[in-house]
Amino acid sequence: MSLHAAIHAKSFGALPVLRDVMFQVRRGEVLAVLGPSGVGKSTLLRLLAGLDADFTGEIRREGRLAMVFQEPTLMPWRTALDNLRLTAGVDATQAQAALARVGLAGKGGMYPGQLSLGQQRRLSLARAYAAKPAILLLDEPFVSLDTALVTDMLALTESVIAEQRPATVFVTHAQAEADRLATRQMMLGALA
Ligand SMILES: Nc1ncnc2c1ncn2[C@@H]1O[C@H](COP(=O)(O)OP(=O)(O)OP(=O)(O)O)[C@@H](O)[C@H]1O
Repeated sequence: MSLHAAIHAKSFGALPVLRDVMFQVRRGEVLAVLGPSGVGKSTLLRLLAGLDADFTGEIRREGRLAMVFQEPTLMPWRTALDNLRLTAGVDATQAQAALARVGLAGKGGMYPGQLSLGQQRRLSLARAYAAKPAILLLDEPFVSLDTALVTDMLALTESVIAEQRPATVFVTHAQAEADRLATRQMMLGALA
């Protein structure tokens, strides 16, 4: 078992966001989380990642965790290569290979501010995949990529999951992406 969540309640002040959300994700499984905007999908991922401990319930994680946020969270003062090397714990050769895999060969010396948003997103994906996590959390990682790139990044994600077999939780608005990647799907609904 890599990820076990039993969230009884999560609120922001008077606003209840999550209630009785329970699941387990084993290595090699992909749980897609769908639901309308504002329903609590990103909040759920932040709880799973341990970034927010203010809830009732229990989350158990086993092994190294990597998360790809909706907005790329890169170190702006470090090159693309260093962003990869430092956070994924890989050497320069492995970092170059990881960049090439997301179509960023030759961009290793550039700073995040010199990359397009789509390139920053691909760098974030490369960083998570190079870390070979036991738990992979993806928060709408393909938003704002063009259709051809979404197809490429979905294929890459599929092969990374097949190779590394992380326990994956994948938040998306796109049913087609969920159908392609997920072994199970969960729809979050608004609380009454
Ligand atoms: N730090 C915060 N403080 C107060 N309220 C918050 C905070 N973070 C999120 N919320 C509220 O919690 C609810 C769920 O937000 P969340 O970002 O998890 O939704 P989401 O399902 O990921 O939405 P989207 O699909 O648009 O990204 C929203 O009503 C949001 O306003």
